[in-house]
Amino acid sequence: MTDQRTSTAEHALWPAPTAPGAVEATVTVPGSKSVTNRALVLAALAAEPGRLRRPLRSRDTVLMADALRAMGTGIEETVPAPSDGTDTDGSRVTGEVWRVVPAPLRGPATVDVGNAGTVMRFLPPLATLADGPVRFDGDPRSYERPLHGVIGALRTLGARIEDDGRGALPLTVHGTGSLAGGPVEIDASSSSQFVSALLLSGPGFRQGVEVRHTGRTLPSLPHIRMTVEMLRAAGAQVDAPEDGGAANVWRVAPGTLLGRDLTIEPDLSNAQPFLAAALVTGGRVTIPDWPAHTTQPGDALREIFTAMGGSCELDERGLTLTGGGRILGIDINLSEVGELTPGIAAVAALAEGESVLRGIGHLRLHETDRLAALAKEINGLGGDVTETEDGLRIRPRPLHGGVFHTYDDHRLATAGAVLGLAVEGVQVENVATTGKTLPDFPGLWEGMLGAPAGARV
Ligand SMILES: O=C(O)C1=C[C@@H](OP(=O)(O)O)[C@@H](O)[C@H](O)C1
Ligand SMILES: C=C(OP(=O)(O)O)C(=O)O
Repeated sequence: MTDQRTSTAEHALWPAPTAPGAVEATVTVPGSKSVTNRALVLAALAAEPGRLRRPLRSRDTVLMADALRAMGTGIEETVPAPSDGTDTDGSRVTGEVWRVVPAPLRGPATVDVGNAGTVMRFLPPLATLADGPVRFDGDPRSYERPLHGVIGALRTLGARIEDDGRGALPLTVHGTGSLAGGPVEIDASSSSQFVSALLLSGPGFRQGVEVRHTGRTLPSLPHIRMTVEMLRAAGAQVDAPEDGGAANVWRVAPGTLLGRDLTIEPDLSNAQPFLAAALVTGGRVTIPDWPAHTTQPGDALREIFTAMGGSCELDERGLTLTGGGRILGIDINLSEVGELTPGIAAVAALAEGESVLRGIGHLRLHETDRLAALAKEINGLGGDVTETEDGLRIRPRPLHGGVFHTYDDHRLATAGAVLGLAVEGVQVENVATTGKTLPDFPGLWEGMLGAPAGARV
């Protein structure tokens, strides 16, 4: 099951289009990966069927859905025809709907995690509730991504897990249909997903779960808040530090979850390259359905891209970013919103002044070593990027064309596209890797650039 598509030599090169002028468009962005994959896990644990409306259909979410199916969950997909916008219960539907029918979780089963952090971290806790062994395997990179916090914690909570001793994939969770649960300490400094993973399945453990993070730093806090909010919305009782609880301690009570009818928000991190296009070209891009309240880290783009020279307006049309004609450098700690780094680095490489991106050492263990990859690829186009201990220093220089390698990293590919707007001759290698979280990125991108001023893509 290991994905063999990681050799880059044979990948096609995509000539990243340069912007014909100021980009003016409205771009509808598909659903959030992080929300879709949490919603699927919670729906599989629920006591009754639920629905996801406008879920993201991408490699990471299809892997999650297939994994849950392999463990016995029913997931029925409805793609309404354009002419027929009603669901089976007569309700109005715009876009795809996935009906999730929970069932007792079963093994033996085999799960392909691909290179999806959400699948490799969120599902081993759930697999402890299956009534047999669940084998986890994935892309070569998945063997290198940290999982020790989840494995160690589950063992403390009573699970039997067979791995090769490295605390990483591949592994087998020997589910027994039930797990004691209770208090556990973990160091989640390498990935917030360790905490989210344990909390998401917590309601299904006999004693629930109490997770205490003992590490010095904890990245991606908004993603943990997303987990807490979504658990509560599904009826779970959760105590979290931001509600006056102890710092770095989360508690989930054992209990039954409700089947929800949930419309998935657009993926705000995937909105980033399109908003960046407005900033870089001095244009204007609107993203419809931008939520007024959200835990997605991409919401921070309003502030970040404003500091980098744009201006933002959130109203009934969505979020509109207008480029100001200048691109400013930024000195910023991105620890909470690490997944925005590649897109910010691309804009920073085109700015007037130096940028320093801090607090993101854990990105070395993402889809690829993102700090090394960004430095190498931007420098390959003539840039001046250096790695620091916990981030990047970016000194803008005139860039030239060349191949922008992507290392099977969707966000490297979209970063290359942003650079290509302003630099002739950038060729993004394996742009198809964007399919991890963003279906048909080249189509959306070219639609945005080719559209008549202000058109919807
Ligand atoms: O829980 C989630 O949905 C995510 C958490 C973050 O992971 P890390 O904390 O490992 O950075 C983020 O980077 C990833 O894209 C999605
Ligand atoms: C780090 C990311 O993904 P994953 O969920 O695989 O960790 C990402 O999407 O930027």
